[in-house]
Amino acid sequence: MSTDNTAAGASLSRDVLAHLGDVVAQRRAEGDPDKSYVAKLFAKGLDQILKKVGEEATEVVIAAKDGAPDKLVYEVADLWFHSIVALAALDVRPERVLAELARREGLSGLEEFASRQPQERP
Ligand SMILES: N=c1c2ncn([C@@H]3O[C@H](COP(=O)(O)OP(=O)(O)OP(=O)(O)O)[C@@H](O)[C@H]3O)c2ncn1[C@@H]1O[C@H](COP(=O)(O)O)[C@@H](O)[C@H]1O
Repeated sequence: MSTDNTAAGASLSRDVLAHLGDVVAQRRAEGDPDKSYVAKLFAKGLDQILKKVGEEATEVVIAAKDGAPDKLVYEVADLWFHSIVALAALDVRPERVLAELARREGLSGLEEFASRQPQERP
């Protein structure tokens, strides 16, 4: 991919995420649970939102184990979407996750793990 395409892709990702973040925040603030899936999820509460995140994560695993790329993309989209709803429940914008990934760019996961204090390691 050229530098231009990479930049355009990054900008598209930011736009899509930011727009979805706006829509989810709007539904949380004033959505009608009878007309909006997101408002309905918020009306059910945090435990139900987190249950959906867990279910979608399981579906991602199943799609990958089945070797089904199209299904995997679909399920990852469901997981990302429900994760964005979980972030919103704690007043966190999805752009913060992008910023965290950007911060990690070029930082080897192995080096980062080695630099953590033992008590910070999972
Ligand atoms: N990206 C999504 C999105 N991805 C998945 N889903 C919904 O998430 C649900 C996935 O749950 P399941 O597959 O488990 O289906 P289900 O059995 O109906 O769900 P449950 O009854 O078990 O909760 C489905 O109802 C999907 O339609 C989404 N719903 C909404 N969005 C975005 O959120 C925006 C606002 O949506 P509304 O609040 O519905 O207007 C939309 O414009 C989209 O941009």
